Amino acid sequence: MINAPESMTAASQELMHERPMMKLKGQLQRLCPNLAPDASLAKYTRAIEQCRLMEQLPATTSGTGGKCSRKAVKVRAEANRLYLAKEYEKALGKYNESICLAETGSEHLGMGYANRSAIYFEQDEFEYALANIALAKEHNYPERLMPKLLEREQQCRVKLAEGKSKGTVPLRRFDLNVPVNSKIPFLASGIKMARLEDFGRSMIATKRFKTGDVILHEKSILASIDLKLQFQNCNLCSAEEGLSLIPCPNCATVMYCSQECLERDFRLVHRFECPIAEKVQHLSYGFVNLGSRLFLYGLSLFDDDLDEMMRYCNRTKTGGNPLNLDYTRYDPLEEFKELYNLSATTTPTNESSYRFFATIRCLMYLESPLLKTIVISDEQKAFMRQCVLDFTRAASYYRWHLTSPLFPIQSLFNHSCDPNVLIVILSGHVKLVVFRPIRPNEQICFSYGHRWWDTPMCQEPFPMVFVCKCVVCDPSKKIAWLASKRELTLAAKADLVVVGLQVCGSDSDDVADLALIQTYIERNGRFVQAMEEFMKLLSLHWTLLFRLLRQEDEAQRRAKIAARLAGAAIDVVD
Ligand SMILES: C[S@@+](CC[C@H](N)C(=O)[O-])C[C@H]1O[C@@H](n2cnc3c(N)ncnc32)[C@H](O)[C@@H]1O
Repeated sequence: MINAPESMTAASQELMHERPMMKLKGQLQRLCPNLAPDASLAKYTRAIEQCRLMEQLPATTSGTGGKCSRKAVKVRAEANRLYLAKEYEKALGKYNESICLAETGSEHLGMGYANRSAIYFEQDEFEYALANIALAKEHNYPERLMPKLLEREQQCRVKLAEGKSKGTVPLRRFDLNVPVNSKIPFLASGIKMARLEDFGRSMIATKRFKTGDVILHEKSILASIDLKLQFQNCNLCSAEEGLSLIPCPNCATVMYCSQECLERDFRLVHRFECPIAEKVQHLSYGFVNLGSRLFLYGLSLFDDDLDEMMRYCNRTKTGGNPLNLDYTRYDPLEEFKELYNLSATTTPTNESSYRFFATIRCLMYLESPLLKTIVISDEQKAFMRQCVLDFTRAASYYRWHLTSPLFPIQSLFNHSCDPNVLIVILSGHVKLVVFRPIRPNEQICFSYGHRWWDTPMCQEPFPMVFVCKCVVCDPSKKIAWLASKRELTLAAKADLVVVGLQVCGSDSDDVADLALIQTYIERNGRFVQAMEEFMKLLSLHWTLLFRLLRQEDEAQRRAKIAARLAGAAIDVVD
């Protein structure tokens, strides 16, 4: 899948079935066969307690949060083996795990960073190598090994001086390049929200957009990092930062792309999770984590005043319209209220899972010493369960992506198999780039998985959690969709051949090719019949856009590190 490497493929969904969470659910079904799928949350709670499922969760290793330098050394040895076998990606994952396990203040933290710098050196990522060397020095890297580290540092500087950096300048920048919404400066103006029967909240263009317009650049506010990704993605913003993750200083289960994300997550959510980190980790399950994390996030924004939160939440939901927010005066509580106001719909077949997930995660969180002092009465517990259930349903809306990053504005865009924008999520940010011309009153959609021009054409259904009502999938719309298409003119067909030859030529470069393709699609993009050359061009457009957006992100990240290193010569990457 080109557009979203982390998106939920059928294979990754299958993997989820092996999670402890699903095993516990299976156990409950066997032990309580009469528990109705839509039984109340109070009944689910009693059933889970009677079956003593909570006793199967790992014990909390009080005080250490699972940190253990002995284990860190063992995992680092595994990583070293992988490093010697040149299996760098796997080695990185293991070094990260070892960094997370190392006791704060021990030399093993520094050694983990130093070893990580060796990987970057091998991969010609000299800026990252230097950043990790700085981290190693900052975190008790032993003096006895220092000469080796200093030698690597020197080699990195030489390589950079010789111009061997992989690049700190994007080949092409994808900044917002259209007039922006006066209250939401990271969204293009000329986009409104409407509620459509088939899709719920939808984003509609009120003016023309042209191919290549960048219409959204938003930062995520929260994510749901599954067990398998804890040493690859930032626990707060979801950034895939295997290159520079730093660990929570108190537990061995989560990592962050920056000190800022670490502190923000601790203030808003992780302070509740950290003391019971092993249990939280055990019950980690894809998008589901987001449901309960959103409850904790909201509670923090209400300054831990649960009664105040209940007063706000115990009213009829408005449906939620984040486009009413004024981001020029950003207020996370107001943003949270709009998120809360969404009444997410889910298929009845999923209801028993959502109820189970919400209940068991509430029981787990109520073992958190801090939460125990806030959620006390039965009424408060019932509110928490309902709130977590509502948010778990809402979280299913973001489930098309493996880390379910939450972008309040981006989450209003629906899926289409004939998308008119491309979505790219990198470094905890999302960008939407217009893929083909958009006319006023047209819905703006990206693809959650596949596109009509993928080969074989839409054969393998994407594991959607909803019945797709897009123009390609809904039979009642498909006829009109096909009828609206015309054949390419003879001139357009001739141009297509010329474009094809140019972009496949040996002297082609990505930026020039993209410009050529975008000009062609801007002119002919509304002709979408299944003509092989045309479909290939659409695929190529998708691939090129994605590749250039990734290159932009990587270059900017390197540039940021280089700037930091030049300024302070220490500190972490953000
Ligand atoms: C990220 S949300 C998009 C905004 C959503 N419509 C809302 O009201 O908040 C994803 C959810 O929107 C709905 N949706 C998105 N694309 C759809 C499509 N092609 N057909 C039917 N429902 C769709 C599904 O309920 C899906 O779980």
